[in-house]
Amino acid sequence: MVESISTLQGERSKLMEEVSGLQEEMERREKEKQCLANDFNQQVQDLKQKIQEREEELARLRMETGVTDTEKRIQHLTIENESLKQSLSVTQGLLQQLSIVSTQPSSLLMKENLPPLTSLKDKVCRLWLKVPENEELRMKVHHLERHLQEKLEQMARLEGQVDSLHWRKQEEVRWLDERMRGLQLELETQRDRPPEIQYVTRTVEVESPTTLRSLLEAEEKNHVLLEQLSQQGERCHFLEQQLKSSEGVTSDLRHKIEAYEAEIETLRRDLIAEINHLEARKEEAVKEASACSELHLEQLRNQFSGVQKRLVTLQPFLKSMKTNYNSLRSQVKNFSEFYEVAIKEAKKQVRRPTLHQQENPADTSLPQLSEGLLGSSCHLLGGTGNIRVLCRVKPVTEESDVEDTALVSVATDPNNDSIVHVTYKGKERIFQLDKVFAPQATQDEVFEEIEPLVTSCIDGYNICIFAYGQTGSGKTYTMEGTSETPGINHRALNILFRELEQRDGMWRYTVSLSMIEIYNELLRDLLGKDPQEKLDIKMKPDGSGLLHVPGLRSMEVQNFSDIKKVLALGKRNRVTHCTNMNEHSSRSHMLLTVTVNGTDSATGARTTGKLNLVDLAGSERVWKSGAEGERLKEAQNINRSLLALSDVIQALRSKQTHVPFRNSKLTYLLQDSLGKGNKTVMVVQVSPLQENVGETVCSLKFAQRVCKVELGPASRKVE
Ligand SMILES: Nc1ncnc2c1ncn2[C@@H]1O[C@H](COP(=O)(O)OP(=O)(O)OP(=O)(O)O)[C@@H](O)[C@H]1O
Repeated sequence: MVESISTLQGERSKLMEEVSGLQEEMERREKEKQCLANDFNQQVQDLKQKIQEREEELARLRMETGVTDTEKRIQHLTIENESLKQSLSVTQGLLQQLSIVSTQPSSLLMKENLPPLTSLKDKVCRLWLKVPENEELRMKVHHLERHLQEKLEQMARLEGQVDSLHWRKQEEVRWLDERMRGLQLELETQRDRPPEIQYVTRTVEVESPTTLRSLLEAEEKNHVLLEQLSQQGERCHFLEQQLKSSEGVTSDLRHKIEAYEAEIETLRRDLIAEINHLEARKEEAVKEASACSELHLEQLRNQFSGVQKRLVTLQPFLKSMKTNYNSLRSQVKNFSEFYEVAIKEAKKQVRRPTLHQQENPADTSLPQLSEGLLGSSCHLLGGTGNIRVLCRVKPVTEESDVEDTALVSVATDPNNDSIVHVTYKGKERIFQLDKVFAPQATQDEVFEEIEPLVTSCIDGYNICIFAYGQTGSGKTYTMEGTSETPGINHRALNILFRELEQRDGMWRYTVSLSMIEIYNELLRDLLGKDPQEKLDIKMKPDGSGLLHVPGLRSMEVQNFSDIKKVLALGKRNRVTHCTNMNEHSSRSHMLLTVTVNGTDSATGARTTGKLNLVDLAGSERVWKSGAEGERLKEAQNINRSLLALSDVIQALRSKQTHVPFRNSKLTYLLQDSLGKGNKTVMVVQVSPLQENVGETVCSLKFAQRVCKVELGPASRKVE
C-alpha cells in the first residue's frame, strides 16, 4: 500500500512537473504571440506612414496642378485614402481584441499543446485505474480531471477564435497591400502624366481676370522695386567709392594734422619761453616805472601845495573884484531905465510934429527926420516895453483883377513909413504904427526890422512875432513865404543858426522846434506821430507858474537843413480848407516855437530863450464869407479867439490886474510871450482893395490898440 502510495506520489510529482513544463510552453507561446503582435503593429505603422506619404504626395500634386481635372482625381484619391484609413482602424480594432484575448492565461494554448494535453489525460486515466481504493486520492484525481477537461474546452474555443482572427488579419494585410500597390500605381501614373499647368493657367486666366490683373500689378510693382533695388545698389556702390576716397583724404589729413600738431607743440614751447622772458622784463619795467612815478608824485605834491598857498592869497583879490562887478551891474541897470525914459521922451517929441503935419498937411516945415529917429530908436532897442506893431499892405495881385485905382482904398506915405492912409466912407483916415511897409516892400525888408529881436532869444529872451489880418491879406506869405521868397520863419531860423555858429565858444546851445495848430479850439501837435491826437495846456508841475503842453513833440535840430525838413512836416499836417474868401486860406492858428537852450561851459549858467512865430487864422465877417455848417463853426471859433486876443491886449494896455489869457487856447498858449518882460512884434496885414476896407480899418484899429500895450522892460531867463 505504502509502495503504491509512494508510486502515486511519484506519478503525481511527475504530473506536476509536466504541468509546469506545460506552463513554460504556454509562456513561450505568449512571447511568440507578442512578437507576432509587434510585427503586426509594425506593419500597421508602416502602412500609416505610407498613407501619410501618399497624402503628402497628393497635397503636393494638388498644389502643383491647381483645381481642375487633377483636383477631381485628387478628390477621388482622397476618398480612397479615407477608406484605407477606415480599414486600418478596423484592423486596429481587431488587434485590440486580440490583445484582450491574449491577456487571458490559458487563451494562448495552441493546437500544438493538444498532444501533450491528451497524453496527460491518458496518464490521469491510467492513474485513476491504478488507485481505486484511495478515496481522497480519487477525489483529487477527479478534480484534476475535471479541471483539465475545462481547460481543454476553453483552449479549443480560443484556438478557433485565434484561427479566425489570424485569417482575418492576413486578409486585411493582403487587402491593404493590394490597395497600396493600387495607390502606388495611381501615383506613378499621376507623376508620368504631362503637366497640365498651362492648361490650368489658361483656365485660371479665363476664370479670373481680376487675379491676372493683380498678378500684373504685382509684377509691375516687383519690377519697380527691382529697379529701385538696382538704383540703391548703384548708389551704395557709389557711396562706397566715395567712402573709400574720403578715407584716403582723411588719412592724408590725419597725417597733416599730426605734422601741424607737432609744429604747434614746438611753437607753444617757444612761446612759453618767450612769455617767461617778457614777464621777467615787464617786472623790471614796472619796478622802474613805479620808482619814477613816486618821484613825479612827490614833485606834483610840492606844486600843489604852492598853488594852494597862491589861492589863499588870491581870495581877497577875488572878493574885491566881485564887489566891483556888482556895482557895475547896478550902474548898467540904471542906465537901461534911464535910456528907456529917454527913448519915450524922444518918441513923444517925434509924434508931436507928425500929428501936427496930419492936421496941417500943407505945413512941410517940420523935418521928416523925427520919423527916422523913432523908427531907428525902436529898431535898435526893441525894448521900449511896448509891443512893436508893423503893418504890411498887400500888393494888388493879378488874381484880384483890379485895374481901376479908384477901387484901391489904402495908401502908404513915401515920406513917412509909420503912417498908412485909408479912405473909408469918403473920409481919409490916418493910422500911425511903428512901421508901415508899402505893397512893394520885399520879404528882406520886412525881416530886417525883426532880425535884432530874433537873435536876442539866444540870450534867454522870449520873443513873439505874430501875423494878424483879414483872410487872404498875406499873413502866411509874410510868415512862411514861398520857396523863392521865404518869409520870417525861414529867415529867422537861418539867422539864428548863423548867429549860433558865430558865437561858438564858451557857450553851448541846443535848438529844438515844436509846431502846434489850434483848430476849432483844439490843440494838435503838427510834428507828433499822431497829428489827430488832441493836446491840452497845463501848468508846469515844478511850481514855476509856467505853461507847457504835455505830450507835445519837441524836435532837436542840428542845422538849417534839419529845420527845413521839420517845417515841411508841419506844413503837411496843417489843416487847410477852402472858403469863398480865399481858396487856400488856412483855417487854423499855427504856432512854431523855437527853444534855444544855452549853457556856459565855464560857469554852468543856463539860459532858455523862446521864439514864437505865429500865423493866425484870418479874421473874416461870417456873413461876408457866406460860410455855413463846418465852415461857419471854423469862422466863429477863429473870430472868438481873435476877440479873446483883443481882450488880452485891452487888459494889458489898461494895466489891469487880471488879464484874461485863459479865454481862448490861443491867448492861453501865448501867455508866456504876450505877458510882461517879453518882446512882441505884431505884423498887421491889410488888403489895399476897396472891397476889404471895412476889414482893413478894423485890423488897423486893433493894431493901434496893440501899439499902446506896455509889456515892460524885457527880462532874460537865466538859471
Ligand atoms: N506881399 C505879397 N506879395 C505877393 N503876393 C502876396 C503878398 N501877400 C500875399 N500874397 C499872395 O496873396 C495870396 C493870399 O495870401 P496868404 O495866403 O498869405 O493870405 P493869409 O492872410 O495867410 O490868408 P488866410 O488867413 O486865409 O490864411 C497868396 O497867393 C499870396 O502869395
